[in-house]
Amino acid sequence: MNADSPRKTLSVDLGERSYPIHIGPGLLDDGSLLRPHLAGRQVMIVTNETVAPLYLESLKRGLIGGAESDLDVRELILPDGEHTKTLASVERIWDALLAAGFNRRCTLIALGGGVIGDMTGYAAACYQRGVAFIQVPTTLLSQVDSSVGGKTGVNHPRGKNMIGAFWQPRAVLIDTATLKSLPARELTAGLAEVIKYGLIRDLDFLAWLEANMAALRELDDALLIDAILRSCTIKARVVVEDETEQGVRALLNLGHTFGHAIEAHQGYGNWLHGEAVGTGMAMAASLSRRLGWLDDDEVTRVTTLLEAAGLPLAAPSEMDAEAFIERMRLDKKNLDSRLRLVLLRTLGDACVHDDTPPTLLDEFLRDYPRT
Ligand SMILES: NC(=O)c1ccc[n+]([C@@H]2O[C@H](COP(=O)([O-])OP(=O)(O)OC[C@H]3O[C@@H](n4cnc5c(N)ncnc54)[C@H](O)[C@@H]3O)[C@@H](O)[C@H]2O)c1
Ligand SMILES: O=C(O)C(=O)C[C@@H](O)[C@H](O)[C@H](O)COP(=O)(O)O
Ligand SMILES: [Zn+2]
Repeated sequence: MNADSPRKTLSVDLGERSYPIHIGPGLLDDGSLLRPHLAGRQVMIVTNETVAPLYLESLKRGLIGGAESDLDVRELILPDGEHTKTLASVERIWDALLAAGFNRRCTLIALGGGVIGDMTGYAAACYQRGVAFIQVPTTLLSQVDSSVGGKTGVNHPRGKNMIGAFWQPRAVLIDTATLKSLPARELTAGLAEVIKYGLIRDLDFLAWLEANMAALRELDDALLIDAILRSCTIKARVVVEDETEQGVRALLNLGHTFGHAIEAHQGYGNWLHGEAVGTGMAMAASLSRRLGWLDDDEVTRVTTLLEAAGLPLAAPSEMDAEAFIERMRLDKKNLDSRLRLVLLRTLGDACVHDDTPPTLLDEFLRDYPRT
């Protein structure tokens, strides 16, 4: 591969469990990138009813390659939507594996967005106490975030991602051409997680995003590949530092304490994950201002960039301060009765903070703008 090739590969370095992230246009039907990571001949592709008609055949063609292939490739097509990210859907994956007679050397391939990736990874983590899986993410959000790092799981009506496991994929294959069919609203949702990386760790990346947001939304190929590469590089570094979120990995949760509260409160329906995280990051910036950490200009930089990406800033009108607090009490980051929030000491430098005075938080939640 020459240096100018649009194809890039980086590695998540976890010793014996290290894996590559391949990024570039048209990778989906390049079976040579996937076949080395299969555990055996049994392969189950898990996808959904929206993605299957677009990309399933191409992935299968690449995997099977010539007529001489001895792979046993099956597929499971699930319904679409965040509300389907449940244990019942994961049971359907286990049923399909058992019905196919798949053994411990099978490989699951997640073809789709973060919902399919999180559920397939969790199914793999538990099936016969753990089998191989590969991520083939097809949304911007899943390409820059959910396919990397091994957080797998499902939602509970009371709280987001409450049931799950850390289970790393064997490889991540990011075909950037799949973004051409992604609805604009989903692209915007993915941009929230991209902006997150700039805010928590990389001020240069934040400035780059400010300069290039319009072109990214126009699907400029080279810029998108750059944004995905930079995002995956930051995420991979954080995951390598702290795979199971004992410390620094919690920073990847910027905006998520508020965001997950919004998603759970509205029943995993109207708001997309990225939209809730976008609003959650605006809320985190505003609370950081109240604590005297950010100044007004810095908060304006955050909100201007989120707006330029097309993300909502206002919290849902049906959520009052009590509703936020009640939902946030269930957040997985909390270790005792105090709420642990990811806030911004300055732009490009996030921290976990469990010392926000309850009255200040309450006032902040009452005052924060609503839709
Ligand atoms: N595991 C992690 O580290 C992690 C990180 C971030 C988010 N998540 C989870 O990821 C989920 C959100 O992921 P998402 O934003 O990808 O949502 P999603 O999986 O629901 O996909 C969004 C929509 O786009 C459709 N779609 C997917 N690819 C497409 C394509 N190429 N063309 C057209 N349509 C396409 C899907 O069918 C769906 O309707 C949430 O459940 C969130 O909690 C997990
Ligand atoms: O990989 C991580 O770590 C993240 O926190 C990434 C988040 O963008 C993602 O939404 C993740 O699923 C949140 O995890 P949770 O543990 O807060 O449920
Ligand atoms: Zn997220």
